[in-house]
Amino acid sequence: MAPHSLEHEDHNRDAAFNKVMHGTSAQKRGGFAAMLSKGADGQKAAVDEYFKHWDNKDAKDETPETREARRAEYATLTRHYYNLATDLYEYGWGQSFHFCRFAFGEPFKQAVARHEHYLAHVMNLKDNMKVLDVGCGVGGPAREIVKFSGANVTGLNNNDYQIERATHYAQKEGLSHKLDFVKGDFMQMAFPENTFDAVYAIEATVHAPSLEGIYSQIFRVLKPGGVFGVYEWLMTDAYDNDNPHHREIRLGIEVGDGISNMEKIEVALAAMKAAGFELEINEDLAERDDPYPWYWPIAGQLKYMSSIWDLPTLARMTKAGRWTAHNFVGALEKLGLAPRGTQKTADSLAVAADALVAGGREKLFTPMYLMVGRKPMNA
Ligand SMILES: CC(C)=CCC[C@@H](C)[C@H]1CC[C@H]2C3=C(CC[C@]12C)[C@@]1(C)CC[C@H](O)C[C@@H]1CC3
Repeated sequence: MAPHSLEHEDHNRDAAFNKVMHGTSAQKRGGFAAMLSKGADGQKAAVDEYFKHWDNKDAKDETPETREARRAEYATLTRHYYNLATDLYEYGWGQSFHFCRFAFGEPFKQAVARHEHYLAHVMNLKDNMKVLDVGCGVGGPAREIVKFSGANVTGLNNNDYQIERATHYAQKEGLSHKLDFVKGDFMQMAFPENTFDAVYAIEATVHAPSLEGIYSQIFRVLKPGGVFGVYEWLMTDAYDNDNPHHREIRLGIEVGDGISNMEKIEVALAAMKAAGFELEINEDLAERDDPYPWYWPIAGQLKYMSSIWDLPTLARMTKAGRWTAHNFVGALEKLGLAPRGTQKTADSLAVAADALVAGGREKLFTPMYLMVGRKPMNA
């Protein structure tokens, strides 16, 4: 694929936009309360900017140019996606924006945390190591990895609202001395080379317009001998881009998850190599022999629920929960209590959920392709 150009960064513009759309809602207690406190003009601008890339662009008519247009605006597309989706994620999932494996009898939050611990474990993260979290969301995984490993973590994020939320939670949990959050585009990191002992990315680098580009940035900021661990979202070897049904699944995942260009496993492996990493681990964890599949919560398979305390969260992910959210936020929009575009965003997430489940069931997609790579000592 041809090398892509990077978007111009403008932190003042983004901070001003954040004020207009989110105001002080980052201080609200839960995702739902925050969702009701947005500025209407900001929300409208985010909806227009995000959906212009997807509306009336079906999988069957897809051209390399449509995909290229999204890649060219990867940073704006992703930033606005999270301007719109963050509160719904927190409301319907929690503060760790990723999937996980499930063991028998394992409560939801425990399984999510175990997935984070596992990455820290295979990377051998230790007390006081200087670690970068690329695409840190609202900091759920970073807080857990600080507690698990004792490392000092910097979260990098392109979305001001998520940084505000992450900072708020870190303060609340008394973790600010071990955790900080920095605004920036991961394709053009401002950190000097050889800064970090370790870098991890949990279901975030899929937002990059080029995997080789983002892995090369990570390689640059890692110290020689440093380790990079990633759970990557990828289409599997079974995915055939000439198959319209496969394409529809990939596009459904992209539109509902703010992804400009999702790649296949072979592309990610080649990108790690091209960036300069010595690959120590590569494994699709979705292929492990687990009792329940990673997608069961969004497939609404409540029979797999192991703790009744999970019911309030899990119920929001089911088709019925999504239907309720659709109608409820629709009514709030009509009453002027929720900003316009809230329902459209919720519907787009529902499309994502169905596409993710189809991709998982048909083994065309994995959200947990684990790669661990090392920067050579002589690099
Ligand atoms: C986008 C990337 C790279 C990672 C995020 C993975 C997941 C945390 C999200 C993927 C689809 C999301 C949906 C929801 C929460 C967060 C995800 C599971 C909802 C359950 C939120 C509540 C809505 O009413 C339904 C959503 C379905 C999709």
